[in-house]
Amino acid sequence: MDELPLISAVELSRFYGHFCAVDALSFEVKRGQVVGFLGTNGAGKTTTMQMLTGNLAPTSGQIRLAGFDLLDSPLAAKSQLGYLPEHPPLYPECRVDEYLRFCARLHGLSKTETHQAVDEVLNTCGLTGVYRRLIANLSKGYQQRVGIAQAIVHSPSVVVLDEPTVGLDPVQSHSVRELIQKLGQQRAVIVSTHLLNEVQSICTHVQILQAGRCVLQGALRDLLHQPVTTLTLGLHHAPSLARLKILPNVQQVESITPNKWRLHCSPGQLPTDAIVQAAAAERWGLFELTPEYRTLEQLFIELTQLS
Ligand SMILES: Nc1ncnc2c1ncn2[C@@H]1O[C@H](COP(=O)(O)OP(=O)(O)OP(=O)(O)O)[C@@H](O)[C@H]1O
Repeated sequence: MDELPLISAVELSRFYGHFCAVDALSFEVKRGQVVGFLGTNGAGKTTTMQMLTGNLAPTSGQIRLAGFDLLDSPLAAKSQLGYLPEHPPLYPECRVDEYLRFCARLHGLSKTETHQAVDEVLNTCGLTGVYRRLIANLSKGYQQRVGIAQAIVHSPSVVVLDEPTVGLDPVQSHSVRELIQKLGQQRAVIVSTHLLNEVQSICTHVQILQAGRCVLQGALRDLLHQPVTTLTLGLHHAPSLARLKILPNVQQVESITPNKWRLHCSPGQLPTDAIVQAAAAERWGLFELTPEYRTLEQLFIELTQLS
């Protein structure tokens, strides 16, 4: 049976005065999905995340977290929510375990539950080696892990992370991304970021906002693996351009380097067999024949420049 969404936003809008920052946005996130929130500056990502986390009232629309309406049942809805703001609310003078115990108690966990929850979260977030350190003395990467740990110490089913890898070095970013992927296995996760490669490496789904509206949403797998119409061809002993142009279903030939071409083909009819046969028969020295999938960057630029 199809599981109910853990995050559901219906016709969500937010006006600042007469200016519409978020315009009738609807989407759902299910358990096991990590959704990358993308958009150019001012697209409405922060406004949407603030509404989802109960920090900003929508002008209209409905938000449900794990089935609880955020407006009608705010306590029940928020008990299901973990939030890492762009600037994590850390107390630098606290030790890691003290701070996490404090956060767990704020979420209403009993002393016994707190003890177990902190142990678990230290383990999940790779903090067992630093649990007695002062937060102020941790590296930025470890501080970010503590920020994620405070967001999940009460075992929420929904996690919202605002630019979680900003300011981290590549090694720290990598380990925080691995952690987010792990979180996504059991929860519904939304990650806002400007890093498209980050979305490609950790997200299952993407949502692109432009001027407050959603211009694209869906599973990354489906969006990036649509029927391919372009082939990259590498030949050591290339024939004439005219010969390449008369390959079946080839509409246009573009030169990339002296030995490489991009063949634009009719949709759904890639002439790979014909190329391999011709290359063998006419000794073209074929060294590359690759279908070109669209990258998220191409898709993002197409969509955000169109609107
Ligand atoms: N408090 C406010 N008062 C008036 N306008 C606002 C307010 N907050 C945001 N805006 C406007 O709403 C629009 C959306 O802003 P928002 O911060 O949600 O975008 P964003 O996608 O998060 O951008 P960025 O990537 O730059 O953080 C912008 O045009 C912004 O100037």
